[in-house]
Amino acid sequence: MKLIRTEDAVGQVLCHDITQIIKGEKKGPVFKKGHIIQEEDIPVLLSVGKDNIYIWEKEEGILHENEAAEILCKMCISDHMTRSGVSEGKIEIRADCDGLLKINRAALKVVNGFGQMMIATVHGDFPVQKGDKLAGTRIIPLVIEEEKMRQVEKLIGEKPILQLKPFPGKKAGVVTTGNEVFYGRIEDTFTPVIEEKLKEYGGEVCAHDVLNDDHTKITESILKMIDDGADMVLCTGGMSVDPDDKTPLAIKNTGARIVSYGAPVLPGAMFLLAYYEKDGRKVPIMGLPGCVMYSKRTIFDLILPRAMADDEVTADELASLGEGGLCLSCMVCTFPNCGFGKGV
Ligand SMILES: Nc1nc2c(c(=O)[nH]1)N[C@H]1C(S)=C(S)[C@@H](COP(=O)(O)OP(=O)(O)OC[C@H]3O[C@@H](n4cnc5c(N)ncnc54)[C@H](O)[C@@H]3O)O[C@H]1N2
Ligand code: MOO
Repeated sequence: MKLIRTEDAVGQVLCHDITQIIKGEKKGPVFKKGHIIQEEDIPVLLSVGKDNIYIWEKEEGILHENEAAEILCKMCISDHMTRSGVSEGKIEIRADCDGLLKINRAALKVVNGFGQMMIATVHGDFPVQKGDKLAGTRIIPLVIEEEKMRQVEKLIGEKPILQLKPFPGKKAGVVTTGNEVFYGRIEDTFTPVIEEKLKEYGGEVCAHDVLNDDHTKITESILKMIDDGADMVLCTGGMSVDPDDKTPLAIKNTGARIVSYGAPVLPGAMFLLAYYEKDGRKVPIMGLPGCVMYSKRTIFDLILPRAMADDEVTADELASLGEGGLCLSCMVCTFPNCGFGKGV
């Protein structure tokens, strides 16, 4: 790469895109990398403020920003994703299908902490839709030593920074508890909410029991649904502190491993997550507090997409939800494009 006066540049090869911004009209490359500069280009280049210009001189061991962007893109991309072409040293990656986005956060931090290069992504552990933008990547200087890129590649290892887990269409058993529903004193308005939320991720209800506050029956019902092939079991009612609230006990008595009863999320404090493990299956069982029926977005909206993509949730991850765990109940809900559930 060599710096020369623009007026002397006719016949030379541009080594990067030249961006033109005209307020309210356009922003984009007026000349592309690799363009051979013509006589008539000179006034245009001067009009975008380029009195001097870099022209391309390939040097051994030095990568142009476009070549370095290719390496960064390769570190990120995996199945079910499409990349853009490289423009002004940047490559964007989009989702090819609906799914749960996972981010290899340690690797992402290594790249971004290395210096002279960057990868920005949307938030991991959230659902994305086909066509959504997932990440953008570029180096900061115009050229970089190839050795640096290889060093970073080595540091992060083989696992790609982005992973998209498609939603295979799970079947959920629903156990509705509470004497008021069982004896027909009130209509069950909780199950339709669950059905709607499952549909967001291609899932459906495969079994539904309505039971009174008898914990042994609740335990039996959960176990039968799992035996019959439910991919997860969702229990409602009886999740808090009343004497008739037996659902946490009933879930515990299935023998499932309780990840947590309680979550640092509002709405959703009384949430319970457990995994029933048998014959190589790991079936999530959730106790959903009343707020899931009432509030637009709750802990359930943070955990359900993960269960729908077979992505196990740990106690540590639940405990980390506190920062960002407070839903502000905005007049116009923009979830997931807000701070709710973005704890780290
Ligand atoms: N003293 C305290 N009270 C409450 C606490 C607490 O910590 N201390 N926690 C509150 C929070 S947070 C929530 S959330 C709710 C949790 O309630 P539950 O999940 O135990 O729900 P229930 O008590 O069984 O019912 C609450 C409410 O919802 C109606 N309900 C329940 N299921 C259905 C259904 N399938 N269809 C229609 N309506 C349903 C039920 O009739 C009650 O009105 O507890 C707070 N209280
Ligand atoms: O568990 Mo309540 O779930 O916070 O509204």
